[in-house]
Amino acid sequence: MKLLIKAPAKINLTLDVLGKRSDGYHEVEMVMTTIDLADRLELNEVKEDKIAILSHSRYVPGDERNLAYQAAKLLKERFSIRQGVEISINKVIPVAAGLAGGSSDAAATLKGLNELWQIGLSVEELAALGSEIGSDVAFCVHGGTALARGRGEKITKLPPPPSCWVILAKPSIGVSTSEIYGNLDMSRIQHPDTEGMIQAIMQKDYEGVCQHMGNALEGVTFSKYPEVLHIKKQMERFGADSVLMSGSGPTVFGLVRRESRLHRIYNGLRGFCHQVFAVRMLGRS
Ligand SMILES: C[C@@](CO)(OP(=O)(O)O)[C@H](O)COP(=O)(O)OP(=O)(O)OC[C@H]1O[C@@H](n2ccc(N)nc2=O)[C@H](O)[C@@H]1O
Ligand SMILES: Nc1ncnc2c1ncn2[C@@H]1O[C@H](COP(=O)(O)OP(=O)(O)O)[C@@H](O)[C@H]1O
Repeated sequence: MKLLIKAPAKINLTLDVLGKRSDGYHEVEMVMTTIDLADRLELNEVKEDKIAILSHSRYVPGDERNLAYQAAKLLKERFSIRQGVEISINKVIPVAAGLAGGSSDAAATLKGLNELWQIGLSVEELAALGSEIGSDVAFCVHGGTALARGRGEKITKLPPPPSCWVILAKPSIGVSTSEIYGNLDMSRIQHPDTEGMIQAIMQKDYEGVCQHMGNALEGVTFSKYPEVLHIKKQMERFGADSVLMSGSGPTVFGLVRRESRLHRIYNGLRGFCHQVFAVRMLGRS
């Protein structure tokens, strides 16, 4: 049997860091939502007791470092599965970009193999397993829009944000999440208004969503990679309604409602930026 499954990227509408924990992680509060930019995974059952990763992208690890591999291994070990699986990853989401591409591949693998191997886990159980792989995997299992707390694994579902376009621009650099968290100075953080964002989403208030976007990691990434700040300024200048860096970066996204403006911003960014996408928010899981 084989199964095809989509693994969508996420953006952070807010990202707040509340403190450093004794386990080396940071306590965070983030409003995240999935967007229509997705990797495509094909899961093929094989008789041999093995996990194989296939991908045309040179940025995708083909071994146990791959988060999809780790997801399959976790299920195999936890539920004593003897069958194997071949996982083909058609990579569309830029890698190491702040868009949770690897985490989403892991989440899709958990969900797909849960079906293929008829394990019968609930979404909550899959999310709990996912959080053993990485902080963003639990959110990716749920998808849609949510508040993520703890180190990212405590999920409270939210309604979809008001509909709009999302333009994403990724410079040619990749960013290490642990390096960005590692360089964070807690005394200099600019905290976003998470509650204000949640209220704006609840009230379907597009201007409120735009006003309350904020990311406590922007300062660290901007000072290390000034080209990320440059892209943010350009996107603002081209007329996006609100612009923010996603996750630890370097991808910058802008929200836009008017389609005429969307084309202008897209074409303007294409002139100097490595990868540019215009997609819709998915909003719901
Ligand atoms: C910043 C965020 C925002 O959504 O995303 P990305 O930029 O990676 O997309 C996440 O917090 C990233 O989640 P994820 O990429 O899954 O992180 P993990 O693999 O669990 O952790 C990588 C490293 O980041 C640091 N880390 C991660 C999460 C957290 N709450 N505190 C941390 O300090 C730790 O140094 C950890 O070793
Ligand atoms: N399936 C995967 N797709 C992309 N990257 C992966 C995958 N599995 C492991 N990785 C590794 O995870 C790291 C972070 O990648 P990614 O999830 O794309 O970024 P981010 O955490 O910034 O959203 C990369 O260094 C990459 O080598």
